[in-house]
Amino acid sequence: MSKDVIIACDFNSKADLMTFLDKFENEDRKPFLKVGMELFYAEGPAIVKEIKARGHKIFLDLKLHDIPNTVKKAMAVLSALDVDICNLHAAGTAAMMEAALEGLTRADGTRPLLIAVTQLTSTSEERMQKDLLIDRPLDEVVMHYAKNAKDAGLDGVVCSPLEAGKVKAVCGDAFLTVTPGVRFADGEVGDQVRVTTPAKARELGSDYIVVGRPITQAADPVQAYHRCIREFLGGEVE
Ligand SMILES: O=c1ccn([C@@H]2O[C@H](COP(=O)(O)O)[C@@H](O)[C@H]2O)c(=O)[nH]1
Repeated sequence: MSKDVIIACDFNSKADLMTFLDKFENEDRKPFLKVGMELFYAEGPAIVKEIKARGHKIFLDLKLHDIPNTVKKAMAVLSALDVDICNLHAAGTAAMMEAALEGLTRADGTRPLLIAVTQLTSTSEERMQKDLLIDRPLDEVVMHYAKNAKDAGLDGVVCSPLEAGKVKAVCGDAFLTVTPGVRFADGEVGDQVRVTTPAKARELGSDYIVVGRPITQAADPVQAYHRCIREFLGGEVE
C-alpha cells in the first residue's frame, strides 16, 4: 500500500455523507475514506457497501476490544464487508489480536489489513498517567503496544504522526503507521492532543494520515483535501 490521506467521514447520516462525497465527484483520485462508529452505528453495514460501490478504499475504524472469541466472530462478520483496513482498540493481549486475525482471514486466505490503536491521539502523557494509571512515558507505552501488535502478526498501528518514525525504528519500515492527530499549521486543534501538520507527518514517516474536521468542516472541503495531499504527498501524487 502506498502513502495516502484518509478522510475521516464522521457524519451521522448517509444524507450528510453523500452531500460531502458529491463535492468530490469531479476529482480524478477517489479519496480513501474512514468510516467510524458514528456513521456505522447510524447506517449499519449497508453504508460500507455503498461507499465501496462508489470506488473508495475504506478504513473501518470500529476499534474492537473484547474477549478473543467475541472479537474473532465480530471480525469474521466485518471481513465479509471487504474493507481495506480494520482495527482493534488497544494493542492488548496477544490472544485477542491473534483471534482477530483468525476471524478476519477468509476461506481463500485473504483478509483486510489489521491495525491496533496504541494510545488515542487525544490522550496526553499526564492524562494517561493520572486517568489510566499507566505510570510510564507515553512514547514507551506506544512503542510497547506497537511491538505487541507486531509480535501478534498485525500489519501496523494507529498512533500520532509524532510517534511514526519511532514505531518504524522499533517495528520495521514495513509496519504501517496510520496517524490521526493531523492539523494544518493555521488550524484549530480541538480535542486532539498529540498533533502535527501533514508536512511534518510526511517528514516523520507516517504511511497514512487520517484527517477529519480540517477537511469535513472546511469552507471548501475539496481545497482542504488538496492541501493535505500537497503537504503530505508532495510530488508523489499518483
Ligand atoms: O487515536 C486515535 C484514533 C482514531 N482517531 C479518529 O481519527 C479521526 C480524527 O478526526 P479529526 O476530526 O481530524 O480529529 C476521528 O474519526 C477519530 O475517531 C483519532 O482521532 N485518534
